[in-house]
Order: sequence, then C-alpha cells, then structure tokens
Amino acid sequence: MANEELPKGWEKRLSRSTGQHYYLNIYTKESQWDVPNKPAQPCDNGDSPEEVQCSHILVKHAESRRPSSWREQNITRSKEEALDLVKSYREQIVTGKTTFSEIASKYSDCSSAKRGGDLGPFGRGAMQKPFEQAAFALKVGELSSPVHTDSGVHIIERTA
Ligand SMILES: Cn1nc(-c2ccccc2)cc1C(=O)N[C@H](Cc1nc2ccccc2[nH]1)C(=O)O
Repeated sequence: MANEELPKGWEKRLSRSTGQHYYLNIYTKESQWDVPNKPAQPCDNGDSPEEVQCSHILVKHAESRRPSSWREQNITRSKEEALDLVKSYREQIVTGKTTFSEIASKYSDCSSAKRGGDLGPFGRGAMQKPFEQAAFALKVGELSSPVHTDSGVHIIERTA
C-alpha cells in the first residue's frame, strides 16, 4: 500500500530485524504491524458512538495472523491454551487480584502493551470486525468476554 493511501501521518517502513513491513505514525510515533485503516465515516444513527476508546489484552496463538510479539519471537501455544490464559487474566481482574493495565503491560502480545493495552480512540472500520463489534457493544468501564480475531484472543475494556 503506497504511503499516499495510508491515513495522515502513517508511513510504511521495513523492519531491519524481521524483514517485515510495519507502519509508523510519524506524529505519534505509534507503530504497528497491521495496516492502519482510514477513520470510519461518522455513523449517522444516534444509538451508537462515533468513536470509543478501549484497552485490550491480546494472547496470540500458533494460528494467529502473526504468531510473534514483543514478548515472544515464535508463539506456539494453541488457540485453546490462549483462551484459557485470557479467561484466567479476566478472572484475576474481576476478582481484584490485579489490574487490567498490570496484566496488559506484562502479558499482552500487542504492541499497545507498553501503554497498558490502551489503543486510543477509534471509530468503526478501524479494527477487525469481531473486535469492533465487541468494543462498540460495551458500556464505558465494562469488560468483554474473550473475543477471537485473526490476531488471537482478546479481552477488551472500554475506557471512553
Ligand atoms: C491496532 N493496533 N494498535 C496498536 C497500538 C496502539 C497504540 C499504541 C501502540 C500500539 C497496535 C495494534 C496492532 O495491530 N497490534 C498487533 C496485534 C493486534 N491485533 C489487533 C486486532 C484488533 C485490535 C487490536 C489489535 N492488536 C500486533 O502488535 O501484532
């Protein structure tokens, strides 16, 4: 995808360590492996927010679109093992044993882990559909059940 087709500020770069292309926002210095999508058109119905802000914890598995992360070069756990991990993290959070941000920072396989899992605000069309549908169905402060996307298994917390 040429740079001119990317949302403002995003550039396609080549990772010297992995030889894979990644995307860098030259303004926010955010980087990600997935192609950043153009912001969604504002939704025209009153019963859904135009944007939500969410944090998430992602546990990747061997069938993930990119079974590698800042935590683990080659992720081999099964989808079932990833789901069990996500369920255990959710249980620790809802029982107050730990915080969402603590778990995300330590264990999330998404590069947003460095921000406690915070993805920032996003509109419809920005994220993979199962993630978007779960995120937009949450009330502020609510925690999702496990959500499966091509990236792996997520727990999502809506923060705004
Ligand atoms: C969508 N996104 N935003 C960030 C991000 C946001 C803010 C600060 C740093 C990174 C990283 C990503 C991303 O695609 N990360 C991927 C994993 C991933 N896949 C996702 C699918 C849906 C939502 C979040 C997701 N994160 C990766 O690191 O392999």
